[in-house]
Amino acid sequence: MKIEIFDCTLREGVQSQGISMSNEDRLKIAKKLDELGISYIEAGNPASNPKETAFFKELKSENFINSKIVAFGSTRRAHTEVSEDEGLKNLIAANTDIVTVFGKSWDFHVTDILSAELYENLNMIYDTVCYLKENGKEVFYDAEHFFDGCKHNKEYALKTLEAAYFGGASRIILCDTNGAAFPDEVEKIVAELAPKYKNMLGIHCHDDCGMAVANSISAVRGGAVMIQGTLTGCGERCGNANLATVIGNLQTKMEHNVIGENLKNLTSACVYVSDVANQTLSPNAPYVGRNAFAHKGGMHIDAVCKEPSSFEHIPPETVGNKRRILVSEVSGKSAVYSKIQRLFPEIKKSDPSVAKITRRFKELEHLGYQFEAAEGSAELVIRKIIGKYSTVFTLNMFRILSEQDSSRSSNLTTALISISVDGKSEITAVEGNGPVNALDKALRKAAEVFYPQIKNVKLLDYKVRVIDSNATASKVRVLIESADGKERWTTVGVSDDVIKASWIALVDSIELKIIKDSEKEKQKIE
Ligand SMILES: CC(=O)SCCNC(=O)CCNC(=O)[C@H](O)C(C)(C)COP(=O)(O)OP(=O)(O)OC[C@H]1O[C@@H](n2cnc3c(N)ncnc32)[C@H](O)[C@@H]1OP(=O)(O)O
Ligand SMILES: CC(=O)C(=O)O
Repeated sequence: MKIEIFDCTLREGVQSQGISMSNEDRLKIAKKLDELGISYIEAGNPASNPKETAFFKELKSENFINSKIVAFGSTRRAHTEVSEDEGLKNLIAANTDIVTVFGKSWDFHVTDILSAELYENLNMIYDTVCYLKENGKEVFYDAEHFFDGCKHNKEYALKTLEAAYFGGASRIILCDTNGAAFPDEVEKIVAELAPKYKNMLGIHCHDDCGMAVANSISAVRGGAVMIQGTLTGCGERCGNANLATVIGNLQTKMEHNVIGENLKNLTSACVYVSDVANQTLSPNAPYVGRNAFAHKGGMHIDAVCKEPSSFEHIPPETVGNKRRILVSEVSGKSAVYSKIQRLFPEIKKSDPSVAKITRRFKELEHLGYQFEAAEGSAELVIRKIIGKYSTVFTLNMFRILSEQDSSRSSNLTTALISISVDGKSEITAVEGNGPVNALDKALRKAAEVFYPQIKNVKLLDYKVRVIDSNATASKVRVLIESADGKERWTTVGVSDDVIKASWIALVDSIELKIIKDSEKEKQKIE
């Protein structure tokens, strides 16, 4: 049977700290999950709040191609009639064909959290599943705290599953709610239950011990047919099983074809879902992170250039990711050469400039530069050594004037700058929002007089990092990301003065743009 992937981003994902989504964003994520080929989307808990109730109304007019929409809720409250239970009324009104209900498997939770008798909890599970079935729903049953329940009172935990089974649940999902189970334990219990609940078992794991993905995979080995989790791993506390990793593992290592050809869209789907959820996708995320196929050690790069499989478990394109070669102090000639070759294919590895550039990168990294994320500045270092660089302007002087009134209600900064090109000088004074902004604006305004194309360049991001902690005498590293509507590039500056470090990064940004534009112009003429 095909392994079913069940995504809980819109239900348990929003239980993560820092995630709250509008219904517009929820819909965007649901559509992306559908596009990716996810089997089930748990769209929310309609009993939780008016926003989630409204979302199910909005979903009625939406079409999904690959995914089925599921509403989530709990078993009826203790000592309440199913027909009177507010949660169940909301679940039915959500108007989905499938609902998931969770119930208690751990005896201590029944007595101490629900304050109910053990037999009453069994009735709550059975009554709820029967009632939802009578109301035309397919019911998935989430056995909350199942693995902890088994450790304390296995006989009772198994009875709770039977209550759901005899009530008519079509899937029984074993939940490691506290994230404390280990893979061997999960595989053993799932394998024990699989013959009885044939093609019915699912797994829902939390990552409190860093085992959520391993436990999910072990459950499949034991006979589970559904894996629940969230595409990017978000969820309560340490998160849920990361489905991107689960999917990557199932499809590239275990021959379970879960999303087929869509595997090549896995990385872009994760970036999209993280962006919409206003989260940063972990750079170290397996398969889909920015670093998943980034090579930094000189010897690794040498080997990857000779044969990618030497340090890559799969070709990055399989999951829509990219290989990155990072230039740094731990680079050797191969790393530097691979960077040079992409920019200037005419340079041979034996060219003396390759060793010279390698040495220069190491010297600069020793001074606090980092070129991994500053590929624009790295290109300029290469250009300067191979003779593909010429000064585009000369700085005569700059001055920053900062004024603050006694009430501190206004903070006015002005940058005054003078540059010359081919003997002609330009002086400008510009006000800005702080010294770096003023300097950036003043430099662009002055440079624009000679190079009008600078008008299109925008500063997208500015980051400062203190690189040694010698209090006020620390050095700082400034990273600037620029764009011109077509391309983006990042440059770096280092100094013990933040303005100077920013200046170095700003100048690199503008010089690179002008040098590359003028080369393109020359090529057009030729
Ligand atoms: C393991 C999981 O992730 S389960 C899902 C957890 N998700 C969430 O809690 C997010 C959505 N939750 C909510 O919006 C709210 O908690 C609501 C609307 C569902 C309930 O709110 P309230 O009625 O105010 O109850 P509150 O959240 O304070 O307490 C939970 C109640 O549910 C009961 N309960 C907990 N689990 C179950 C269950 N499986 N079956 C029946 N009742 C349950 C508790 O005993 C408690 O009832 P009590 O106050 O009578 O003791
Ligand atoms: C149901 C659920 O989310 C859990 O047990 O973790």
